[in-house]
Amino acid sequence: MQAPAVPAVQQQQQHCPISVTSSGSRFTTPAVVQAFRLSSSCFFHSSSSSLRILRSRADQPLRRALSIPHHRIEAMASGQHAPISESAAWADLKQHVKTIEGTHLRNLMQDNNRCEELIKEYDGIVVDLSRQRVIHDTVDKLLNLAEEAKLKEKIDQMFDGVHINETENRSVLHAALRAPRDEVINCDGHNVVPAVWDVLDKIDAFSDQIRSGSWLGSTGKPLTDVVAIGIGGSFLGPLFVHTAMQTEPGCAQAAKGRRLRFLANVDPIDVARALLDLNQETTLVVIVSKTFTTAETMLNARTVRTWITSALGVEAVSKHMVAVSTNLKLVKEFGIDPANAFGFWDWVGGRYSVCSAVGVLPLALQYGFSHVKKFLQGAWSIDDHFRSAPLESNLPVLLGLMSVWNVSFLGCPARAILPYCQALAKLAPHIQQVSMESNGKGVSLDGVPLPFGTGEIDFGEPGTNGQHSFYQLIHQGRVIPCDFIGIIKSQQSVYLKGEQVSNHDELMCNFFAQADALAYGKTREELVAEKVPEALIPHKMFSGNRQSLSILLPNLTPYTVGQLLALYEHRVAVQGWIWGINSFDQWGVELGKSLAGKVRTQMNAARTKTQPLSGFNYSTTTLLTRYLQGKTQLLYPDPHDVFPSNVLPGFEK
Ligand SMILES: O=P(O)(O)OC[C@H]1O[C@H](O)[C@H](O)[C@@H](O)[C@@H]1O
Repeated sequence: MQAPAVPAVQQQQQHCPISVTSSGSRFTTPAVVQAFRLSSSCFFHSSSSSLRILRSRADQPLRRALSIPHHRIEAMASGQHAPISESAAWADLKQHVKTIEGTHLRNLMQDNNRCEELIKEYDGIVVDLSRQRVIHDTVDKLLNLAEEAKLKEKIDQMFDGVHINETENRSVLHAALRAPRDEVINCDGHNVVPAVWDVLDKIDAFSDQIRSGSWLGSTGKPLTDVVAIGIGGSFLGPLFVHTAMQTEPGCAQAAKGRRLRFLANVDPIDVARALLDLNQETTLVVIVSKTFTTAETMLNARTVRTWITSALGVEAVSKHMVAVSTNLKLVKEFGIDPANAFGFWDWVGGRYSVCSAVGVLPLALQYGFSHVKKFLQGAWSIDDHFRSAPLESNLPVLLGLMSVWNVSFLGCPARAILPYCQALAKLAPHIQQVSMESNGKGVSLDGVPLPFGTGEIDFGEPGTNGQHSFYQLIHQGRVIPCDFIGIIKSQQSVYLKGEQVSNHDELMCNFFAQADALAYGKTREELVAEKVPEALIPHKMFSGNRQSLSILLPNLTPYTVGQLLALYEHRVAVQGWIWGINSFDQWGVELGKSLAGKVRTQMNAARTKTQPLSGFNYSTTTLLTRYLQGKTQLLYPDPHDVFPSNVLPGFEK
């Protein structure tokens, strides 16, 4: 690692003749210099007398000369942190972009030492960063930025249970959900690990009862099907892991004869889809909601409760419905016996909750607890690495820094997540929430608008499907940094006699080819040598120099799925810490929810009392009116509950 760069303020100080610029000021130069020094760290202290000096009007010429804008002085006075973009490390990276713009991956890839340095490995996972647009210096400079952002301290604070989710005054301890029994992780002075294991033990016992048939439905039948009702973080993570485990031979064997469905959308079509072919007598419903107030989940929960009780009676709820929540009071009010509730804690963010009962319960019901335990162990392997490995060999840290480099310096706000594995089909949708809900913020931790954009636009599909869809844009259109994820040993093997390679090898040929196609591109000279007609040459050229990274996993088991999950979770946190934002709140989802509430009130009034709409703009009024006039809508109040099976074609009994 290089020596840390000289902070910008000190550089300025060296070039700035303080005694001259402060002439006319009645304040002493050392005090001003001290204030200036303070501004080289991220922290500004209102108690500093030098700040008082700088805030006074008398020193305006000095402020100008030292390039400290008035709003920064005011921010310093109110104890706010300077945005990272004002640091010397950031400026140094901005400057460094010019150097990188003079390079091409085609050439960088020829430097074997560089490539070797950029291929990292931990606990069976290989992360190849050699196709990032970086050289040795870039990594050093990014590590300087990490130091400037106090990244190591932030990681420690997270594991120490500090309330780093400041706007909600909460710790961020999803790592504790996968900690071994003997680990000590404190939150507000208490070790939370024993409580985590109490719930895990309860899930172990309960899932075993259901799977073994010692817990039966209200009519004495075994419960072979599970419908997990939840949305957002109470859905995407469990769906991702379920999809990844479904085809793993050991898990598939363990799940024989069982079905796990998810019901997320409040769309009645999703209700119909989730309940298709299910029989109330053999169905267990798991309501998953951290808050137990989410409108969509609660309406779906009431819908499915009615589906159960209309067939089996109200008493059946105790045998057929259980809940996962932090809000056990509301669970009870809903009519679920607290004994059948599985808790978790406010220090688990919704999008980070798959390792709590949110994911563990449905997955243990489907696959048995022993498989899910391995998933937790895999995640913990990365947690432990993340908290203890030096930053320069810390996989989530390096991944996060590469993303910051791409987003904030190379101007690439999107990222494609491209697993060459169908079992990882739900990775991108899950990471979309983890990343975009965490880092799509406009203000710093202090609430100050940021002078740069944060977050990434995440999307993705498994390869090779994506190749036949959106890769055109990635190769010749916009520059989208790609994450290629490959598996060495597939969950399934097919090899047909006479074929050149096995089916999985065929898939992986594409994994290896795509990364190089993006990096190298294709030149005019190559096309001329291939005798491509002149008119077609511009169309067939590939600029190359398009960055990607490759993650190679030894196999796709519950353990490596856990590793992959934690790798992305921590990577996202690293990005947020560098940008200086709160990656653990999500206020941006509130406005739409409350406006939907207003529409709901008027929708009801219009439907039941034919009251006219009021208070909406022209556009909304027009569309709402058109919607309300639609002939296909149900009229209500309806004398009885209506189920999808009665209204949707194809679901009639
Ligand atoms: O688990 P719940 O409390 O029902 O919340 C479900 C989801 O809803 C919210 O809108 C949040 O944006 C998500 O982070 C959360 O995962």
